[in-house]
Amino acid sequence: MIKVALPNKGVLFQPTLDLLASCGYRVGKSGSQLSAFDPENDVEFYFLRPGDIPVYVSNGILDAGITGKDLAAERGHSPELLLDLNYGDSRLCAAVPANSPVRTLEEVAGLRIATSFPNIVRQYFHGRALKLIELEGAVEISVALGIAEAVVDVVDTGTTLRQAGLRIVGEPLFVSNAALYAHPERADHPPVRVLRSRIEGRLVALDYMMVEYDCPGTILQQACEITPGLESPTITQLQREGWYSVKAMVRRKEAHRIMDELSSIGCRGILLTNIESARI
Ligand SMILES: Nc1ncnc2c1ncn2[C@@H]1O[C@H](COP(=O)(O)OP(=O)(O)OP(=O)(O)O)[C@@H](O)[C@H]1O
Ligand SMILES: O=P(O)(O)OC[C@H]1O[C@H](OP(=O)(O)OP(=O)(O)O)[C@H](O)[C@@H]1O
Ligand SMILES: [Mg+2]
Repeated sequence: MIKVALPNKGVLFQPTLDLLASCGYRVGKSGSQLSAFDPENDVEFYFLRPGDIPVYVSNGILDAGITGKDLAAERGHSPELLLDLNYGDSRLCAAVPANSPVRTLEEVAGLRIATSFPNIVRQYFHGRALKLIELEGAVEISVALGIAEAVVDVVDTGTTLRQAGLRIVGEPLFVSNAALYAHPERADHPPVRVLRSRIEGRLVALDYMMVEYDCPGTILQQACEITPGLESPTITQLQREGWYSVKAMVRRKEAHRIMDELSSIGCRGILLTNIESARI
């Protein structure tokens, strides 16, 4: 059995449950439930604060976990990063009042800065002497309340900062996304490898689609150059003399252009389907 930590709430909670369910894990959380056992996969899931997950995994209390990369960096615990996930994207940015004359991060470093990520801020400014006000959350209101002159906070759409009358200054101090982590000594443990490959298979599947179509032998070579697949397209002979059926994986973002091209050269019955998971 392996023990896996999952975010117990917030923006990472539901996408993480959805991802695991799409990988065949049976995991759900009701109320203040702190753990759930998946007998079919022999995994015990623990629902923890996103910021605490790196602590449990890097200490080996839990074998693996999913949380934000900024939270792992902030806590200074370095569990092994196994996989970047396709959600939880955010940037840790500095911001000042919209009417402030401050235009650079160098200038921000001289201000009183409110943040929930003091370690990342200190690392970014290479240990320079800073006036940091460490807050748990709702950091954006700290300037209006007068405890700080600038903030460094998580930005997704930028709505919170704008609503607080703040303007981003300079480049992000950290760029984050959700990630799968494991204790270094457990990363190659078979059930952890299965967890990683199932998630990887799902992420690959989301990047690709399956295209199937019929075409006459006279344009088969031309059509297969449009849909070369990963290894090679699957070609089967149709009952109709001189016609073939072709099946190949195509990148999701190129799928509709490929369909247009196949149609324009004379292919017929062109079908596009999603892929649940893939091992390539
Ligand atoms: N719009 C967003 N708001 C908050 N966090 C986000 C957002 N988008 C992505 N994230 C990422 O999600 C993680 C934080 O999740 P969340 O804010 O839900 O946890 P938390 O801050 O510990 O909980 P809470 O906000 O309830 O105190 C971080 O890795 C952060 O970078
Ligand atoms: O750029 P936006 O799309 O507005 O999202 C970013 C905001 O969301 C997060 O707040 P959260 O809900 O996590 O509350 P918290 O600040 O208390 O953590 C983050 O701390 C920002 O305040
Ligand atoms: Mg938060």
